[in-house]
Amino acid sequence: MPNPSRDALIARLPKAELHLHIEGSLEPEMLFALAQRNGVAIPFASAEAVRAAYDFSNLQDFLDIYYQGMAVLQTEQDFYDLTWAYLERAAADTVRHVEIFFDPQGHTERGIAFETVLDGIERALQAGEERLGISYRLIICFLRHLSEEDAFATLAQAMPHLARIHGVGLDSSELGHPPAKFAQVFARAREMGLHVTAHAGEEGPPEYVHEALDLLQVERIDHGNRALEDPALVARLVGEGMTLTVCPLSNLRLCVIDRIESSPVQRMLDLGLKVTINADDPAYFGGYVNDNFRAVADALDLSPDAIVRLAENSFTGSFLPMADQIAHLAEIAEVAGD
Ligand SMILES: Nc1ncnc2[nH]cnc12
Ligand SMILES: [Zn+2]
Repeated sequence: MPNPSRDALIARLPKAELHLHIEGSLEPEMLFALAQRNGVAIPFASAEAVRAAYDFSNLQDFLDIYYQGMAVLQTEQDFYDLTWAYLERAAADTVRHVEIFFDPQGHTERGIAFETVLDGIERALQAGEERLGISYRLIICFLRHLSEEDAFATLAQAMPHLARIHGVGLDSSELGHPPAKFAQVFARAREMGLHVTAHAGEEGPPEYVHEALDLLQVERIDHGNRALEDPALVARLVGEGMTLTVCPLSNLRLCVIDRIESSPVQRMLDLGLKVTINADDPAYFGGYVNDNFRAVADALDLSPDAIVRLAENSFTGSFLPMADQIAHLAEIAEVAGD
């Protein structure tokens, strides 16, 4: 049930967003505007018609449309505009820190230079730090439906820019593309000093979460829903203090859960898992981070303590240095105590 004082707490609490695909923040209006600006034909008559097409029955359904949508992103300015629009929206949700994913292969395979993408996103992130006070980390994701060789080629493209890229992730079609397929390239990324995270247990079985831990040696699990099917795995995740970046509205729209009341957030908290709330692809799934907080809070009747815990986890699960994490926790305590 909606609860105004809980909504006010969500609105005020400082938070970090750890699971956000910047290409997934491409709102239909901007998709239309960029299609016109760049002379790209799209098979929709209006932004409303685009929204109406966002009716997915699984992850692949969504990905097919998501990769099509990317075609309108062509210039450095396009990537800047996309990222800036997200940051303004995040600031309105009292987001203080973002760790965003981008999919280089979704662009380089269309003939867009890696640097065009990186320069535009990073210029907006720097402006966001200066003008909105939002700190950031940038994570390149390997598309798991492509080969490990392709991932190595992407890592090579990132190599001259290592001071600007903080981590690697793994996304796209999960079933049939287990983490094991990318063990070598993740080992290389770790040797290069990059942080590592991977989507696992969104549609894939608990075994994929085990593989992400054992073979990729990830620092976070993106989603992790299906880990709950394996009590020994849950115990391991709790023991290791592993952060799970859960995305409630994404789960709903991709039919990972049948209704929002089935979100695993409260169950995960009760089990002692370090769960965080994130938007994933907000333009496609109907909400930004505070919408995700409100949706689960209303459906599961989350307590104020649970909401504060979720905000705390977003900082302690981030790649920020400990001193910065502690400063953010102090700010949360101040806001929660008001
Ligand atoms: N939820 C998701 N799962 C896998 N790959 C993605 N790419 C963008 N969003 C994704
Ligand atoms: Zn994701």
